[in-house]
Amino acid sequence: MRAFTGTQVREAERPLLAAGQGPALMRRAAWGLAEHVAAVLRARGRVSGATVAALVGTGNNGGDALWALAFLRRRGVEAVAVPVVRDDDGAPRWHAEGAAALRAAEGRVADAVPARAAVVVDGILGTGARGALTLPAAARDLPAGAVVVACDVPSGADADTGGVAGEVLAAAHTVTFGAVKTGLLLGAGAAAAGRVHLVDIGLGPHLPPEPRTGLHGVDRAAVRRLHPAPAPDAHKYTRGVVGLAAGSQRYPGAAVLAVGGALGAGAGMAHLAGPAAAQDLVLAAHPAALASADGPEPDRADAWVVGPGLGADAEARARLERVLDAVSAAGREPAGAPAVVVDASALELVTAEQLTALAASGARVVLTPHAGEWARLRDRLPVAGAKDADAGGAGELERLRAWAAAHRVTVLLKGPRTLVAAPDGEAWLMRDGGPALGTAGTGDVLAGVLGAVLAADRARAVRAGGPSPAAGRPSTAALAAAAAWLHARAGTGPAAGRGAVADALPAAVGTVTAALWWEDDGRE
Ligand SMILES: NC(=O)C1=CN([C@@H]2O[C@H](COP(=O)(O)OP(=O)(O)OC[C@H]3O[C@@H](n4cnc5c(N)ncnc54)[C@H](OP(=O)(O)O)[C@@H]3O)[C@@H](O)[C@H]2O)[C@@H](O)CC1
Ligand SMILES: Nc1ncnc2c1ncn2[C@@H]1O[C@H](COP(=O)(O)OP(=O)(O)O)[C@@H](O)[C@H]1O
Repeated sequence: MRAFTGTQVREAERPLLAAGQGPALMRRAAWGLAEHVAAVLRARGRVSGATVAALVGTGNNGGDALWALAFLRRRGVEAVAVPVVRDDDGAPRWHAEGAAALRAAEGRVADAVPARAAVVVDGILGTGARGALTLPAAARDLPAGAVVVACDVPSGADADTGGVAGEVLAAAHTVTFGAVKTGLLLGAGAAAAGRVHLVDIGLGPHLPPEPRTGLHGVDRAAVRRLHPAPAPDAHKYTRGVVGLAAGSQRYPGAAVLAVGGALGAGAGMAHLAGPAAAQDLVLAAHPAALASADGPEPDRADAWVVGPGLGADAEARARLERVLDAVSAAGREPAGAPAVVVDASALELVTAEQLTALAASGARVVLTPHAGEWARLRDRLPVAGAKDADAGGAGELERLRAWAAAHRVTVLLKGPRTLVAAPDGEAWLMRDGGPALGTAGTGDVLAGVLGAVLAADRARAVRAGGPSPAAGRPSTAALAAAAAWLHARAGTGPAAGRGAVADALPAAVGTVTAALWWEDDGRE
């Protein structure tokens, strides 16, 4: 799944409108909307005989709603159109053909939504909205039991950014046309949209193809491609070796969680580089792991994870430097640089110069901040254009893109939903998971999972003859999104029932990974 801004969808529509296909597009959209409304009615007991009201604005969004009412009328629904703008003479200001279709189908016009309405269609504003909306009176007093179904976009939400400048009409469902709009997935727009349903109106060939546009969604089928089962003749080195500079005398547990995440996601080998206390704990929890002061030999690591539980002292800084030096040095070898995950403490320590050196080494680099770490990163390593966007919407996505581009690294922003942005603008949204993951230590597991996914990719590439990010290799952002999905799925399974979710998470990651790899259950 890819989402596009409302602006991109309008661009895609342009040639079709110029070719006179506007009315056909509108009827396709309205048919899809009517189908979804009928499904809601059916779930509530009856279609024929039920009442559906639509709040109808002045533009094409209102036109869609009027046509949908006309289609529903033919299925025995009582269809009531409520114009939200009237001219001075009292005539509704709305889409003329849509209104004619409603009249022909014997729909009614009223000034308010009847109390018996089972569904209210929001056709006030769609992608043509400009600036703040003040909700019309008829939208304020809706019957308590009525289900609100938004036409294309919830009125008041920006289809590009998900921002809400004024008021918004919250919906239980949004039926959107041509492509999922980014504003339905981000920020306040996502909250107002409810469940999003896409109606294909034939825009596909006209939507922009480049990865830098739009927002990719990650699902099981994508993760299967991005993190495939090991080949039948795989061995520990061809499955990928993960080095982890994690844990400290003070925070040894983070090393256990990160190593567990790497093993759970199927690393051929996970090798801790850490102090004695962390080594002991890691080996006690994961006998399959390796643990030493320095971690894997420099030419052995396919990916490094640096940061979980590292702390903020001089020793932490030195450990970060050692990893980054090893990565940069490996970048000069034929096998190329291992990937690096910069997480937790390392996000507070890493410098702009170090990021530049990493980018120059050709390594895949992923930074994994949560919201607080992200705010501090932006303050510490500021970037023009990445500062003043509104948080929580696509503004946040643009800010992430600008920062990733300036520092030439991929950034995975953790939270209730995970956003990934690459330097070339490619972006992914991962919406699985839930609040069960919101306890200490789950991020450490994610860092390990990410290390394993990146290591497996590099090991496959080395085996195939060269690690350079050649054509055919997945993008770093896609791999990061795949890791976030594995982690989120693990956190919504039985592990979510545990109080200490992070402790149970590595094994749950293992279960999800095994199901992905070895169970051909047709759940594509
Ligand atoms: N193009 C196509 O063929 C297809 C389009 N499709 C559908 O069309 C929708 C886009 O339609 P659209 O471009 O007519 O804009 P739309 O969202 O109805 O609103 C514009 C009107 O609202 C008003 N208005 C604006 N801001 C406002 C505010 N803050 N507060 C109050 N009023 C405000 C503004 O009125 P004005 O102020 O200019 O008089 C303007 O007239 C799209 O979402 C999809 O549903 C589908 O059928 C597929 C085919
Ligand atoms: N409400 C939520 N819904 C979905 N995922 C969540 C939620 N809260 C936290 N997460 C996920 O849990 C992880 C928490 O990571 P982080 O904040 O780094 O924790 P820690 O540093 O304690 O390990 C992230 O992957 C984040 O996306």
